[in-house]
Amino acid sequence: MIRMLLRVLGHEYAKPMRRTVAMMTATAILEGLLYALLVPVLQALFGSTPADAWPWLIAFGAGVVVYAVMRYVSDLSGMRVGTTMLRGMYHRLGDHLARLPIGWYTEARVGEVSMMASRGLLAALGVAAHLLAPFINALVTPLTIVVVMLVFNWQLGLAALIAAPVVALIQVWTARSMATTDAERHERDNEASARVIEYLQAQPVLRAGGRTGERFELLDDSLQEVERTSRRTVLSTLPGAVGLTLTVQAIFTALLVLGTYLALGGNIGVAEVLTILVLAARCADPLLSLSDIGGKLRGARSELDRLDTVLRTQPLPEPSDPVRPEGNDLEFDSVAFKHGDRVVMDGVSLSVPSGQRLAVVGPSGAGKSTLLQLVARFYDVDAGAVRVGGVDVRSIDTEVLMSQIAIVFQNVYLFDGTIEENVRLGRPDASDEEVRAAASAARLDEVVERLPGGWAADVGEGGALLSGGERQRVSIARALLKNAPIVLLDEVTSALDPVNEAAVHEGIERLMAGRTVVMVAHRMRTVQRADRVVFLDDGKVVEEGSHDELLRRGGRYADFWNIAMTPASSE
Ligand SMILES: Nc1ncnc2c1ncn2[C@@H]1O[C@H](COP(=O)(O)OP(=O)(O)OP(=O)(O)O)[C@@H](O)[C@H]1O
Repeated sequence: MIRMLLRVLGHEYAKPMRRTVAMMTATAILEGLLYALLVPVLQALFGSTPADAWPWLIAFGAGVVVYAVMRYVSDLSGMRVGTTMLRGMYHRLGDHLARLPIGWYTEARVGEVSMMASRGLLAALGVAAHLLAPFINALVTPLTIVVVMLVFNWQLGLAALIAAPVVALIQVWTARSMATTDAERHERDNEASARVIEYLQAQPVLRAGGRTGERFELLDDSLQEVERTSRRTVLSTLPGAVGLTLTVQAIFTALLVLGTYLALGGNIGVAEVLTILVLAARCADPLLSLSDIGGKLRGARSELDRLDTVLRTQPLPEPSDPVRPEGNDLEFDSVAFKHGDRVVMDGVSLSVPSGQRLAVVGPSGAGKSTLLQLVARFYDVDAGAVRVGGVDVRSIDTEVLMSQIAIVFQNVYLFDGTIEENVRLGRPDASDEEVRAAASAARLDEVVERLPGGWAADVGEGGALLSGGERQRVSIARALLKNAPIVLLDEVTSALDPVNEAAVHEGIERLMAGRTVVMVAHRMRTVQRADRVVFLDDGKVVEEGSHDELLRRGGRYADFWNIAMTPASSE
């Protein structure tokens, strides 16, 4: 467990962690030894000179004071290590997440990681701060007492020692049976959270379709499944807890019987038997608490396991000897790429000379968005190469590559802040004038005028106070401000009202001027403005040429527009 903690957190915590564990162990041994002082005290009290107990009682008192100080110091150290580790873990996770490829951030991943990070981090803190001391106590104090028993009377000590392997076996067995049910419970938890979010987010759709009841049943089923698996998890720990109680009781009874037998045989005095029983009783409490602490530790371990999986996800390798791109032309050279088993790019070769515009057209799922993502190195290709300025994107420093590219995607995320702050994300060191100029060029000033508070108005979490088209304009303004030589556009004008569409088009025209552009387009007006068009289907370039050429050819591209331009679907 500690090894796992250190792997997840980094080995710089090994030293303080070892120190804390050593301190906690010393405290637990002292606790055991203090109980051992009962032996001479009881012997003196039951002997011919009870006053002999005084020096032992004074030693006991002094021992208690030392113990109190050690306990305080070791608990404090546990808390300190816990909080330092928590801070360290936030940094480690943050640094790692910042290096993971953008393609890794699917919606499901983001939800899972945010849940795991908050829970996993607290679990790690909890281990050091709250669980470590009781765990060490529950193991070391009884062992110290058993050692004292062995010294005192080897037969009784040996009888008590038999408990150790049995307790260890029970712990291992409970851990195994809990691991399976715990994994299942975690999966059910995730599923239920997803269903709750789906149910809440899809309210407008569900109500419009009158399907609220049906989806609620699904949610209800999922919550019941969580309840069932939680019950199974609790039940899986029950045999361990009962087994532990029975073992402790059995050992206690065995000691009682053995002690009585030895006393009757005259091998040992009544005072000694009584002392042994008192010591054995003192072992029982910490041993019994093992099942509870063990359960909590195992829970923390599963959280850490999940965190470990994220931390072990490899970022895309950075070039050891980065090359700067020469120019802004783009090239796909026999590119193949898979999402899992699904082939998404299959031998794609194409090129976009510097300052030219390429439109990518094709049916849904053809791989158009993936093509853009490969230019920005959201993922690495499986075969072939994507080149920017004649250099493989894998040989370009990520920051340099990103500085060359401005991206405008369909889904725009705005942070809770002013429009100005959101536009500034395009180039944080831009002057106020530059930010305003980019905003005006993207026709954002119209939006600002409408907002109460103008430029200082907040756009709400995720840009909730703006319409889809208005958010697009912010995203175009960001790209304009960034002023990168390569622009990637993904269907930015679909589903916009005429006013927004005109504004967005105007912004896009300004953005594209003089730059190398790859745009995924579903509208003929946009495609007509491109220098070249590729028609993509099932990850392959099916046709390539200018818009007019391809229309004349009468192939897939021409068919595509014939269908798209029928009255029901025309623009
Ligand atoms: N993160 C992902 N994980 C697994 N498969 C994915 C992922 N992203 C895309 N795909 C799959 O890759 C294929 C190509 O997707 P892509 O988004 O590039 O298509 P597209 O042509 O842009 O489609 P659309 O026009 O509908 O947006 C699809 O079959 C899609 O299901």
